[in-house]
Amino acid sequence: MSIPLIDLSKLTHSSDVIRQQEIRALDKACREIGFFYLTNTGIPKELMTALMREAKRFFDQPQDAKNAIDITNCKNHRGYGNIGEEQLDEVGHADWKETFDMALDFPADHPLAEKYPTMYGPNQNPSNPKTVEVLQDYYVEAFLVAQKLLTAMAQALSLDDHFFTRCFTDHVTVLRMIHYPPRPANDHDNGAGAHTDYGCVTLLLQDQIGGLQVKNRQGEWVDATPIDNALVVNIGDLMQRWTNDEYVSTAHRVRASLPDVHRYSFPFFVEPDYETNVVCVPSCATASKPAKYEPILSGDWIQSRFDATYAYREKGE
Ligand SMILES: O=C(O)CCC(=O)C(=O)O
Ligand SMILES: [Fe+2]
Repeated sequence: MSIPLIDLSKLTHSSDVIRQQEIRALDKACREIGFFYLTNTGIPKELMTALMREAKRFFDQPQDAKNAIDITNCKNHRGYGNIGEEQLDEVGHADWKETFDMALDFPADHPLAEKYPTMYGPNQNPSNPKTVEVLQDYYVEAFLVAQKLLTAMAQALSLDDHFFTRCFTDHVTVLRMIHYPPRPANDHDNGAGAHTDYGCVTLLLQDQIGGLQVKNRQGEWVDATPIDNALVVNIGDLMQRWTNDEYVSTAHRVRASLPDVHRYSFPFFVEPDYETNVVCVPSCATASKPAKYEPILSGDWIQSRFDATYAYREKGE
């Protein structure tokens, strides 16, 4: 298996021939692999560089400064996650990584925050205003990419253009910064344990270190080698369910960094409004392959997956 390249500028091209051809390539990648590189995203290079710089600055702070916005301080899963707080691999070890999560900011007394306090609410921001500004700018740019991609996926699935994007009014899309520190010698090398992502699609910006691996159909781990300026995109479980398993959510993992090597990556987890009713998309059910899954609210699905991953939530804190 090799991970294909999809060109976002072609997915939105004014020439029907070029656009249709790229949409077919996208469709094939989503059905057969669930992973692809996305090139020509339109995200300014300087913004990617700035995000890398701010991530280093954030994670380099003293532990106390990071703990001040610890993810366990709030119900809605925002802020800093220390090493050991997340275990993606359900049978292995906790991940060697520290994280920071942000999403759309809703005041605590917003009706959605009151109804779904584990999903909506305020962010816990880093203290440096420049870091916050860069995170917000990147969030806006990455969301534009997500909207174009979801439109192309709707076209690939013979749906109306807005089929997916209309579900993103009060969406719970998360921008995460991850720092994989060098792992201790003689310890396990789970940077991020094997897992599938929960949501619709994930757009990943990674530095040049490498370590991300994707499981192919033969069960072998294939390196998703970094490509400069390209994002790595993968289908999540919600999109697999929505498409009646036509689009596949593929397992992946990150090998922990070697001594002295720090890796930084930035997944953007594209997740619709909590109350999106996820019902099999019409073009994915046929007489011989009827809808396999019951309708479910997007937020209920994502919540159930979170609960399995974060120990502190299972304890009901
Ligand atoms: O850091 C990476 O390259 C991937 C991280 C990942 O798969 C995740 O956070 O879901
Ligand atoms: Fe992932």
